Amino acid sequence: MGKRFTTLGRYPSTRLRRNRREEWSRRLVAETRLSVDDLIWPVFVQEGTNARTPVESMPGVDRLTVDLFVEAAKQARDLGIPAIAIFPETDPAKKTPDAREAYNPDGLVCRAIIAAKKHVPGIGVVCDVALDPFNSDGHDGIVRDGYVQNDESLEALVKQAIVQTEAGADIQAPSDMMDGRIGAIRQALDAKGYIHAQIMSYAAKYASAFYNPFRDAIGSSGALKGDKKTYQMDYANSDEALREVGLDIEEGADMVMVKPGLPYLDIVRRVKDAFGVPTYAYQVSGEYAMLKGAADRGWLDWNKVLIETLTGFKRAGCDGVLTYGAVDAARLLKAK
Ligand SMILES: NCC(=O)CCC(=O)O
Ligand SMILES: [Mg+2]
Repeated sequence: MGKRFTTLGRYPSTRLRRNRREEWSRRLVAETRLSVDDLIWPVFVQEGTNARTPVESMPGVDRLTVDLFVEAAKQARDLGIPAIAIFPETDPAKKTPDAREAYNPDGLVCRAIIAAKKHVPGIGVVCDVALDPFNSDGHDGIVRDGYVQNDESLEALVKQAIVQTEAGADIQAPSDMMDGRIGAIRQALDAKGYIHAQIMSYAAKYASAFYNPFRDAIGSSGALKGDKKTYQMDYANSDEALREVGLDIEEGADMVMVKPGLPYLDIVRRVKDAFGVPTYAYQVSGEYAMLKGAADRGWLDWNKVLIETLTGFKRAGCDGVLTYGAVDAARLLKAK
């Protein structure tokens, strides 16, 4: 961005194919490097022991009981993946309008955090802060009078961030898009002395049709009434993303995220250029499904499109990517 091309050169003295001719030369001029250090692996958890349930719309992805989640975390750590992100499937009987299961210190998420921290020290644990897995309305906030209430939702989100921090989670990642939640969570964490708790804000999260497989994975698609357009962003907007990100940084976010990923790389680039803070993108469930589903039919080469898309995120300005392909990518990068 902002580079001025004053010496473009001219054919035939200038031939851009010279630098591309040999593999060693292509390596020498490569601008972007993807590394295992750039990966965050989102993992789905479920109740029970020693069981995994395939997520039908995400071929190759399973929901795991906490004991198997610990094994997965070990595998991620051994591959050098810096962090995992936990997403729970909640028993429908525990879903209520006030989403109180979100801040149950004995709930599935807290048990997964405690187990990971005990058995897999050294891997970062990221936790979602949002009410949709726990809410009988399937919304990220509390619904009253047919509307997702902002300030009322903040109270529940703050409680959720606190119990997850107390269980040992390193990074709170609010994905709810309520106004003011980063400030409310930061204040509450500080007031309790959790000054080292990191916040990765889903700052520019768009109301997207690419989330459907995720809702199958956590079992919230049946519950969801309506859509999320009154709190998630309109995909027509880009300046608004900068306002969202700027506010979250001022309210105390340590890292910011753009979501979904591939159709929003222009937003990543603008955010990185405007703020220069640690910036992430989420290669979401629908993006995974679209690539993996095509690869499973033999229409795409999974390994190649995975590395190409992740490198594209980095080229656009990401410091890291949340991807369901993290383990595959880590293996491929290791083998290189
Ligand atoms: N709060 C986390 C998500 O909504 C994930 C979406 C996806 O992977 O589709
Ligand atoms: Mg916001």
